[in-house]
Formats: sequence, C-alpha cells, structure tokens
Amino acid sequence: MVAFNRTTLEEVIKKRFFFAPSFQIYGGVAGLYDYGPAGCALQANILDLWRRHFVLEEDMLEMDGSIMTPATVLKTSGHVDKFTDWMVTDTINGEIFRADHLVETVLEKRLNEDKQARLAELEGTNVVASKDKKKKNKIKPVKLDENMKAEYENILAKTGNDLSKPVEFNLMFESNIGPTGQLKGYLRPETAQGQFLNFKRFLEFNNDKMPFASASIGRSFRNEISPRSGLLRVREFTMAEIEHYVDPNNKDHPRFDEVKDIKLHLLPQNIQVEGKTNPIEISIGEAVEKKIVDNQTLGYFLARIHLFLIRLGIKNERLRFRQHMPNEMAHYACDCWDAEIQSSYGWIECVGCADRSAYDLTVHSNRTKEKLVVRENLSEPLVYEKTVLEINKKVFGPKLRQNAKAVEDYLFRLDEEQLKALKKALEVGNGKTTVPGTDGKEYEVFSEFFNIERQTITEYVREYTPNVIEPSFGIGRILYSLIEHVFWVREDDEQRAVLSFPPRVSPFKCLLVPLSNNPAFSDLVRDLSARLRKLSIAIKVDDSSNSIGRRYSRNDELGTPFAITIDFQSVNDNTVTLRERDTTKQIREKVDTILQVLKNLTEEEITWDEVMTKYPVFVQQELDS
Ligand SMILES: Nc1ncnc2c1ncn2[C@@H]1O[C@H](COP(=O)(O)OP(=O)(O)OP(=O)(O)O)[C@@H](O)[C@H]1O
Repeated sequence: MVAFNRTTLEEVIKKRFFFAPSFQIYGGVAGLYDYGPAGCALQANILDLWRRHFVLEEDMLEMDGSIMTPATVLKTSGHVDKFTDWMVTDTINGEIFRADHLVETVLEKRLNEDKQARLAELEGTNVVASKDKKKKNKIKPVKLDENMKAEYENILAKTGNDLSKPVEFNLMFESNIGPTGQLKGYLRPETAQGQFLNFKRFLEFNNDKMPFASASIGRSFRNEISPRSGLLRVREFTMAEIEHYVDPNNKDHPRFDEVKDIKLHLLPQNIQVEGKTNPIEISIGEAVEKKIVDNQTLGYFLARIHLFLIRLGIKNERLRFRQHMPNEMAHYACDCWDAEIQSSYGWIECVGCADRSAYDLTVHSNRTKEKLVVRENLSEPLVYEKTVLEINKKVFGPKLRQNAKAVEDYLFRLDEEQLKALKKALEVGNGKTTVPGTDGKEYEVFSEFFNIERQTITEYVREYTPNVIEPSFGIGRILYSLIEHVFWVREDDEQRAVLSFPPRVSPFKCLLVPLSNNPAFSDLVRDLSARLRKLSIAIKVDDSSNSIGRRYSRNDELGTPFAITIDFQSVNDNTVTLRERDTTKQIREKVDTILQVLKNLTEEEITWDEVMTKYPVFVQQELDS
C-alpha cells in the first residue's frame, strides 16, 4: 500500500478540477473556492443522497430561504452579539491567527499525552472557548481568570514573535439592504434562522402534526479569521441543515427501534475529561438507555448521520461522534455531539448535532410577539389550581387612563410567584402599592383595580414551544474528507492514483472509450452514448488519441467506477467490455447485457463481486496496458 501523500492528492484535485481557488488569476482570496465539473457532480450526488436519506425518508419539509438577512433577526438569535471568534495579530509580521487555534497548535507541540484533557479543560474558560461555541449564541465570553491568563500568555510567548491582545471579531459579513443604507443586513451564517421563522407555516403545512422536521440546503457565509486547510475552513460554503421539532415532554422517536442496534464510535464527555481520545464502540440503543446520549431523538439522528456518512464512502474507523464538554455547550442546549471525520488535517467536525431546546423559537417569539407554539388537543382535560389575575375594567381603565396599557402589560407578564408577592404587597399596604409599567415609570395601584386569586383551571388544549434537535452538515468538509478516504495509489511503476467513490456518489458513472479514434467506432460510440444517457447514467466519452491505459487512469483519478470499451470485435458482434475501476477486471458481453449490468451496478443493486461470479472475466492484456 502506497503511503498517503497529501501533495499527490492535491495534484489530482487540481488536475481533475474538483475544486480550485476562486479568482486565482487575480491572486485569489483565502477561503473562497470554485468547484469544477467533477466537484459539482460530486457535490450534487452528495446532496441528492442527503435529500433521499433525510428529506424523503423522513418526510421532512424542505425550504429554500433568503441568504440576505435583516440585522434584527440575527440580533434576536444572538449572532450580532455572540457570533465571534477571538483573534490575535503577530505584531512583527502582521499575520492574523484565530486565538483558540493558535493556542491549540502551541499546546499540541507542548503536550503529548494529556493534550485532549488539557484542551477539554481549557474549552470555554477563556478565549479558547471561541472554538465552537461562538455561533448561534453559543459563546458566552468569559473573562480570563488570573491563572488562565498566565497560562495563555505563557503559551503565546512560545510562538516566538510578540502577539497583540486578543480581540473579538464578528464572523458575519455585513451589508445594507436597499439604496438608503438604513436597513442593515448580513449574509446568513447558517440556514437555521430562516427555518425557525417559518415554523408556523411548516406546522400548518404538516396539518398541526408533531413531531416533524424542516430542512434546508444552501450557502452560508462566515468571515473566518484565517481560512486554512482547503475546503475545511472557508468563507462561503454549502450547508444542509435539519430542524426537528419535538415535544419537550417526550423526546422518544417513533423510528428509534429501526436504528437502536447500530454501533457508533462515541467520545463522551467523561472519556475526554480522562484525557483519552479512543472512542467507545456502543449501540445507540445502549447509549441512550445509559443516558450517554440524552434522548432517543438525538440518538436517532446520530445513527442516521452515521448511516449517511458510511453510505457516502466515509470509513467507519475514521468516523467518531464527540460530545461537547459542558462548558462548550450553549447554556440552553441539553446535549450536543459533533460527527468528526479524520483526515490528514486531524479529526474535523463535519456535522454538528445539537438539542437546542426551545431557545430559538422562544427568542423569535418574544421579539416579534408571534406565537411559535404547538396547540395540542387533550384527550383528557387538564385540571389544576393556579393563581391568576383578573383586571376590573370598570375601575382600572378610568383610573389609570393613558397609562393603563403600560401597567396592564406589566401585570400580565407576572408569573405565579410574582402575583402572590403583589397580593401580599397590597395586603401590607392596606390595599395600595406601586408597580412599574412597561414604560419604566412607577404607578400606584389599588386592590379594587384587579383580583388575584387561586382558581381551578380546566384546559382542553395544551400549548407548548417545541424543542429543536438540529443536525447541521457542512457539505464541503464532508466532500473533502470523502475524497481523502477514497483516495489511494496503485502499487505499479507509474503509481497511478484512484478515487474509489461508491458508484452512487462518483461524479461520472461510466467512461466510454473507443479503442482508437478509428471512424469505424463512431456509430457505436454515438449509439451507446445515447442509450446510456437515456438510462440516466452520467458518462464521459474519451475518444482522444491517448493510450487506453492512459485514458483509464485519467478516469480512475476522477473516480469513474466503470468503463465500456469499444473495439473491432464490438463492431462485428455487438459485444463490449465493461471494466471496473478498483480491480481493473473486465467482462465481455453483448451490449444489452452490459447496459443492464451497468444500470444495476450504478444504482448499487448489485456489486462488482456479484457480477464477477456471474460472468467470465475477460482477459485481454493489451487493452489495459
Ligand atoms: N468555515 C467553515 N468552512 C467550512 N465548513 C464549515 C465552516 N464552519 C462551519 N462549517 C460546517 O458547518 C457545520 C455546522 O456549523 P457549526 O456552526 O456547528 O460549526 P462550528 O462549530 O462553528 O465549526 P468550527 O468550530 O470548526 O468553526 C460544521 O459541522 C461544519 O461542517
């Protein structure tokens, strides 16, 4: 086995135009990439599989939302204030670093054994916290305590040059909507907010039935401080996100039984605290039962994410689910796991999967006064005692006049304990006390203005804000990791590179090669191309003058799993050969048979091994030389 070499892979990616830096002849801009024909087809196939695996399989409600987002939406979600990373500048050469990445890099050098434990310890306690919690209001910037500060400065000192003090940097691209410049907007940093804002429509569309999920695929933008590692950290990328809405009182999943036996590699908090990096292998059923994973719905999605990634061609032994440490998690989140894929850049988060509780719907509802709730008809009415306030309209309005609204709004926001306290205050004050209005002024109120008493409430409808489980996929990170996982080099003299994509995912399914550019083959090439297109098999015709072997290896680098070769015998007896990329083995059969076999292979209904047991191997060395 030839050892992995990233430079060789990068050459293939460039040569076969999977992706390349955007605007390169102008010098390029870090973190911006263009996808070429192979990259586009690969991404389209990944997204197609994603749609089938999640949207269609789970009856999810897909939407395509606006990218440009008014500032007020992202202010409410917390992004305007908290979607930040910390950055430091090298005062000598001006290089800018993300503070947490720098610390991590330096730590990596210094700590060998207990690195993970130290990182876990550092997470969330200072600037290092910005690693993961910034977005979606996840970061709570915490002041460095003296010990951490000393540690931090000590670490930075090791980098050689002087560094500036860390400053917070918001990752959103700002813009103005319309010509006046008065309506501030941002390019969205995720698709999620658009989904939350359409919750009411989704629920209606779903005939008010719960649970259900919405889904969205689209571009997101993050002005990363120092984009690096190719597609893994870019400034514009495709996300595929799911928001699954669930009853907070019952997070069981109706289809959990279907996945409960699937074994995952989990790296829960306790293992990380111990400083270990080896995940445990455990069935998701057991993980939920033992409360390693908080609830069935979250567990269900971890298993479905696993199945999806494996289906794409990600290697199981290089896939793990890492639980966020408590201080990494947002204050409102119950549990959060990242699907991390190992590549030559290390273990990289490619899918985040968080239980975001009722946070998002609540904040948008509070801000807009739009009720983002579920109303459930109860089969048995709910009867309970409650302290309630009833306004005495005959007195309240006439006495408070134009201030009545501000006082009423304040009173109706009081919870039970506060109502009890108000009642007590009126008793102590002999029927008189003061309350603040929502306008901030103080008002005198009297006991005849309202009644506060215990009442028996009978409810026929339960109203609740659903919790949200959010699997969030970075398609570029998955695409690159997949390319690394399926990349290998043949151990022959020429060290030819191969990308072993599964047929469903590969950019092109079949290469069509005439033995040479002899005109005798033209009719057959034209006829076969038309028939393959009709079968929806993405083909590439290569009738260049290169040797057959050269043409095969060019397509091995594109990951094309099969090749049909037309030779002189084909013209005479209507047989062609079908070659498989990884084994380079071939069969020779009539065109009709080959097309049927190929169709079954590309739809992954049969495997090449099965084909080999059914049809004799065709040996014609010179073809493959
Ligand atoms: N700059 C980026 N470039 C490419 N993909 C990204 C980038 N930021 C996030 N993603 C992808 O979007 C997914 C969901 O975004 P999320 O906000 O959870 O990421 P994140 O925690 O901010 O990532 P990181 O900590 O690596 O910056 C990630 O799992 C990742 O696959």
